[in-house]
Amino acid sequence: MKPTLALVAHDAKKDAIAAFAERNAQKLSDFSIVATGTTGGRIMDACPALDVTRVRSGPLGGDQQIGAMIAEGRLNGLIFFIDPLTPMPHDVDVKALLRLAVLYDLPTALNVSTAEILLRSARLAGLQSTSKTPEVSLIQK
Ligand SMILES: O=C(CO)COP(=O)(O)O
Repeated sequence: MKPTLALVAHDAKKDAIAAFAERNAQKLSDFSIVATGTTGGRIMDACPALDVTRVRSGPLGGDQQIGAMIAEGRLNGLIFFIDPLTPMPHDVDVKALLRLAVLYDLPTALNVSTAEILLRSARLAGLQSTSKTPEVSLIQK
């Protein structure tokens, strides 16, 4: 089974993630990709051969769906091109998604240069274990 990588981008970063996907289409074909609605549409347009599953658009719950996948141990990595200059109606969802990525020690990239590094890491390719279960005391509460 292929490792699963989530791709998400805010509107100001959609061109950047489409270009990232096009540039790395070969490498991305090693992954099952899950993406928020609009981001996924842009990636599918840019790279029709990729295996992309779309969840809801971010502001309509997509960030939370990706967060749930992290909590369930179903993601191997997250690439999320955030827009640091624009207020978002779903800011709390963005924050919750990033919180879970940190909590579960999920390999995560928030900008293009880190995403390029992450995509080439042995850890992301599933050669080493990925996200860690958080402290037992956290789970039992
Ligand atoms: O808003 C997003 C992430 O917070 C992304 O959602 P879309 O890919 O649907 O635009």
